[in-house]
Amino acid sequence: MGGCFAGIDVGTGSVRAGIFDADGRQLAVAKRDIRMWKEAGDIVEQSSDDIWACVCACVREAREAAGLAPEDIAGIGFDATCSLVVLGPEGRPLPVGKHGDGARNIIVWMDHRATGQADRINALGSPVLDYVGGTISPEMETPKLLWLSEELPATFAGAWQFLDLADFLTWKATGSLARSVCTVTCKWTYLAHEQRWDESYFRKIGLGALADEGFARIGTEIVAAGTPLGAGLTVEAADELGLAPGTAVAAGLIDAHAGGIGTVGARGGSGDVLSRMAYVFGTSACTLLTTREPAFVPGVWGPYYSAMVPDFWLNEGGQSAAGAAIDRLVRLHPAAPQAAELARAAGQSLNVWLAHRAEAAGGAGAIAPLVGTLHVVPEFLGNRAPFADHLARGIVAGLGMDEGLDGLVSLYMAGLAGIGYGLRQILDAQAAKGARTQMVVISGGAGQSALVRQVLADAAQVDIAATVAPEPVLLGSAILGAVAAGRYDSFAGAMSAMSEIEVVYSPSPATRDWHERRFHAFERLQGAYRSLRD
Ligand SMILES: Nc1ncnc2c1ncn2[C@@H]1O[C@H](COP(=O)(O)OP(=O)(O)O)[C@@H](O)[C@H]1O
Ligand SMILES: O=C(CO)[C@H](O)[C@H](O)COP(=O)(O)O
Repeated sequence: MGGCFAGIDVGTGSVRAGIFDADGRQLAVAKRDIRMWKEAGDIVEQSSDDIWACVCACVREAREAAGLAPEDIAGIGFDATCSLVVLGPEGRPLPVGKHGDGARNIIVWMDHRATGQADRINALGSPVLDYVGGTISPEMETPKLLWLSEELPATFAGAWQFLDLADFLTWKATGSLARSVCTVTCKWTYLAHEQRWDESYFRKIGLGALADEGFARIGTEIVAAGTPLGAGLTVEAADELGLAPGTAVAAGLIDAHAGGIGTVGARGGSGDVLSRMAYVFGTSACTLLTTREPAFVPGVWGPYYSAMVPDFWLNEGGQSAAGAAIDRLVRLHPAAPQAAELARAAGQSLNVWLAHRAEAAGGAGAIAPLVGTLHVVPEFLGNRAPFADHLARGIVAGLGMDEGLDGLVSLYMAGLAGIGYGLRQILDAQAAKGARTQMVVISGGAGQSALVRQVLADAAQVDIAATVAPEPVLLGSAILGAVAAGRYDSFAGAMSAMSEIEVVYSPSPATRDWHERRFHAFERLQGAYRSLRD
């Protein structure tokens, strides 16, 4: 077997595959968009067959683009959004809605159909809630399973397996039903520090059936991320992926956590995994903070044992909509169609085009005149952390009559600043419980922009570092593959060999006071909406 590794990242909007050498150099990358069904009632669904087909196409394309033979790939890692895959007998997809469409067998993480179930679970209370920041989120899997059992009882009863998407992918690749400790601990209430499910929780909330079966449908073999699974790639999966049978396949990670593995242990820069926090800014935003001892931070998920860096604890926060919130925000503006046309002509996405236009107008240093009177609280899909408030909503204040492109850039910049203030609130909440961050290491699609990095550093008043790897989330998955293949004997070794800090964006003293005032205005707006609503 050769010396390269494949990382596969299944984000909300697309699948990406990257081929890396043992030093973490990205040799090739391929991307496919994922099908998504959205309906009223916060319904968001995907298809596991569609995602697997995208994975196969991307892996084949990336390996060929790298000019490698199948045998040159020694190990593969998968990461994916924490979406719920439902499989029936023989592993066939089962529909997750009354539509009965078998293609739609995934309840996507951002689907909030189980809000009522989450509220009821929270009202019942349970010691397991202490390990999800005190409040279960409708984005997690037990409220979604409860929804299925109540709204689609035949589907719930007839399902063969319920899997997090990353575990589905490793099952497809190897036939192993082992679950990654990352997925089940962060999203399914598995207590990794005690290596057990809490039966009483499942019985109390109305999912006693899963406990009666000994958790056979949600995971009985729970392994560390990076563990080589089964006998590696099956003949069938190898044929579909264009790789060699027996290639090592690692137990996977949630996509955000792969971003963490791709960044926090990078060589260079200051600090270590305990003083750096990963910030994955894609469709959503995820913060991942590693601690030696468990830190109980209300409203910040966790503490989770061994869910990202083995043998350490993890706190996870972020916002449900981040890149998606900026997308939503800018589409509200009358100049959005014109700007989208100009962006298309320039071969850029609208947000990338807006970032370039803002940079041309002075960038982060000119944020005060660029933003003008606008204030944005970009919580269109609730506040994931530190308020664990799924009823929070977006606020735009200070709107004038401006309908031109400059007004659109103002809105974009105000939205970015709002994302940064949300990050600051999470850092503050964690620090208040003793979990301090010296430096944030960024990844994700939106994290690739120099403007975004500087605005975040200024708004959150923290150093933002970026790694050499253009796609650290993909690299994180490839690191899993390298560990599974035995190229490195620990995550620590693999992270520092394959990832490196390239640049650090420090908060600018010039905009400090402006951001300070803006941050307090942000908090007042958030609070005002909460009190209006309540
Ligand atoms: N310069 C930018 N400014 C703001 N948002 C951006 C920028 N570049 C990309 N994004 C947003 O990031 C998200 C895509 O991030 P990515 O990590 O590729 O997605 P996924 O969640 O599918 O993994 C989209 O919502 C996109 O609009
Ligand atoms: O909940 C999450 C991690 O716990 C992620 O936000 C979710 O999986 C979506 O990720 P992305 O924004 O990268 O598509």
